[in-house]
Amino acid sequence: EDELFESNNCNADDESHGSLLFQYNPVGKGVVHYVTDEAGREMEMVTLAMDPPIFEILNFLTDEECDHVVDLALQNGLEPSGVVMELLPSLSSGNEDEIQEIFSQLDVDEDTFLNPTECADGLMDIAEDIPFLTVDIDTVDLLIWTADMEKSVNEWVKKKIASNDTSFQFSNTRVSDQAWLDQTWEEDEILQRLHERVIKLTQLPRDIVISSESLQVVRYKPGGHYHAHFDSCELDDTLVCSHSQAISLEDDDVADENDEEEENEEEEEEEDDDEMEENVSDFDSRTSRLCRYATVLFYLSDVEDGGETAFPVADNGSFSYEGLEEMPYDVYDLSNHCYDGNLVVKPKKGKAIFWYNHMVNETTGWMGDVHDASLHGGCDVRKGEKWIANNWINIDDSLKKQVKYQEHFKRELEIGKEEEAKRRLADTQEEDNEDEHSQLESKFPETGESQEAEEGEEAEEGTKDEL
Ligand SMILES: O=C(O)CCC(=O)C(=O)O
Ligand SMILES: [Fe+2]
Repeated sequence: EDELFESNNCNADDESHGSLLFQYNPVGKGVVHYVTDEAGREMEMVTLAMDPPIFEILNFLTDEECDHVVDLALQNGLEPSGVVMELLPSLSSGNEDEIQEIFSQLDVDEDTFLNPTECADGLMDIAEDIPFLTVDIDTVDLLIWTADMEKSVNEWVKKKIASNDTSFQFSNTRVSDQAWLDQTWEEDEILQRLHERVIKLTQLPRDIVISSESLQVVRYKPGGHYHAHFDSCELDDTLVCSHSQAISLEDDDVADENDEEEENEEEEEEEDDDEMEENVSDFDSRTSRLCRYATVLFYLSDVEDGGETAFPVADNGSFSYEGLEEMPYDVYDLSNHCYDGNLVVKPKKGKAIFWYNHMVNETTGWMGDVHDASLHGGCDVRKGEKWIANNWINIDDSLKKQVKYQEHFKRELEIGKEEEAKRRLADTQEEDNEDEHSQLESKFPETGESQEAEEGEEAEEGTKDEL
């Protein structure tokens, strides 16, 4: 940090004192901070907004790095992003009776399964009550959100989009495809290098950055967009952070075990194990929330026309989430109001923008409330393709849990590395043996590679479950 402030045109008072969590304190729009990257090169970080602090770094990535990340995403395969569902209060309450009632209303033919028509009709009914309605496959938000329903809605959404139905305004909050790239397990020099660069940029502890969720690569085609949203969730004691969920469950486990009568111990332990597995692998918005302190967004391509990132209420001092209704227009709707907001960032290959979704709590010096003005999204791509990557930085607002999670992550990493090393050794020995005993030399490297790819995928899935 000292080094950082020595070489820039801001003074060291920028930084909040007594804070355990670094956050740049911007001094003015257009003000430049100079930050050195992992190779000691100087990067120019321009302040785009004060509230929340938003910064832009041109040439954060080289063209080769951008292309490489896109290639990796294509190799891994992209999937429809799905969309974020703004819930009816009754659904988010998790009240089983109310949810059951809504489900029964939707399930017109009473076969306990929602077909596309039932979904469509049902969603349209619900949509009348809320400004936008969509569903995020990654952060599944509905209790009644079964795999069947998810599939039905996605088919329905796709059809609607394909038919250019203008009455269709609700379920297209997010229209894009995405892939997750694990920067920790993936033996990829460029991904690792980008991680190091993000550490230098954000000045956040290495352990926090590396134990955050995987890099999310997103592709938008013409018409693709992501209406305004928040990347993180409000602090809430009753919901655990999804990234550090494994630790919270471990905690519960320990507490439960201590409470148990000795005679029941074995039985109960078994139950706890089942419960834990179930919870860790299924992100459940009734019990967990996203805790994303900061977002570093990479633009991996130029866009011929459109595709800006909009922050409709950045630096709007008077904006508060509660006052949303009073806004003169629908700030969420970036298809129609991309340019009506306060900050619009044009995509440019290699550029990165970086902002804080949370403030630092002045008393604790740790993660504080969500910046209401961090509302943002991606405007319609009009021509060409838009590629971005989200490098989210996850922090638990309980410092204790975050520290515990990082320890857990490191242990897992060590185990993973050990297993990887063992497997590699075994592979090499196997290859050596084969080479000695076979004439078909050219075949074996191929076999080795495809095996590795498969196992890599498994490992990645395992990690994602935990996150
Ligand atoms: O596409 C953009 O410019 C913004 C994307 C975004 O906000 C997100 O993926 O969370
Ligand atoms: Fe976002």
